[in-house]
Amino acid sequence: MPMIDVSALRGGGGDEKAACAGLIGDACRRAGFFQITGHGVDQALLDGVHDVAKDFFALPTADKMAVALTKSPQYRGYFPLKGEVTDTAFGGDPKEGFDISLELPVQAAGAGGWPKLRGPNQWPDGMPEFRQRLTDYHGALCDLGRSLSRGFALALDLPEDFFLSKLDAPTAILRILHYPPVETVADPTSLPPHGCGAHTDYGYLTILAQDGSGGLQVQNLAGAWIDVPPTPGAYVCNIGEMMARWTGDEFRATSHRVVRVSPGSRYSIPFFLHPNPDVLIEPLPSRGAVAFEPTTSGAYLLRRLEGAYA
Ligand SMILES: O=C(O)CCC(=O)C(=O)O
Ligand SMILES: [Fe+2]
Repeated sequence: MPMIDVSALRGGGGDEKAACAGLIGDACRRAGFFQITGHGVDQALLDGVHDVAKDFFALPTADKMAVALTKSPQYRGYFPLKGEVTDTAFGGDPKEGFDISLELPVQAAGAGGWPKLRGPNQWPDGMPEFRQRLTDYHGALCDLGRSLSRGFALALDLPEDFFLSKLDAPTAILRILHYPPVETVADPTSLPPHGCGAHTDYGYLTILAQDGSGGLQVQNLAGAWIDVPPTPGAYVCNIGEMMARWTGDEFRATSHRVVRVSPGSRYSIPFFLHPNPDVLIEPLPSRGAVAFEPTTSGAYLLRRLEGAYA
């Protein structure tokens, strides 16, 4: 998996940006996955999110269920062990998670208001640092997503800012995940054999921070599962289904999974970026091949979210 220094996309000259975009384009066409350094996100900010994530998942179940995702019309909050199904051949995954997104106001009610995507987050009581750190990190990752979008645009022969206007009111979901050691789970025989089942992500771009545990695997073109070893300070980036549709499958949404790792807990922090809900995912102007029925970002995402939670 290529390791790409993306600092040029955050303020480099034209040639440096073009070279970086070329590497990103190659990676998106081949593996649909790449790792990045030079991303500009402060390591202390990420470490701070890891710390409060551990605090949150250590809360009693009742406290976590007080902010259950199933109470939120916008899929925000906590989902418990086996709460999310990634591979429908199995039941829910042996992981728990917590999601936030941008707190954009629901515009005029009805069509175009996206009441199932826009609205407030849920926050656990008495954890102001948790809220602050996740919010700050979420902002930093939105910025990074916009920087990487310059690379995507250049790699697709589009104006550098092509995607930016499509990402100014995005559905930008920050998730913290905890994979507990299976030995600590009641009735481990009821669990699927993986940590996170084989799946493709729904959106445009995913930016993942994994801890040092390992376990992430990506499927190559021959069908083999390839380990993505954790690299301190680097993020794993991957293309989701919407970007694959947008590019007529030129950029690949690649299947990936997490195998169980023991002993100990595994934590990871994915950030899922989806264009503004109204943005039409149709063949890109520089490409033009009609490979998929056009759909809006919001409609596509809602269709996928509706099937995700047990
Ligand atoms: O936990 C991980 O490392 C990956 C999780 C993942 O692929 C996802 O949540 O979409
Ligand atoms: Fe994923």
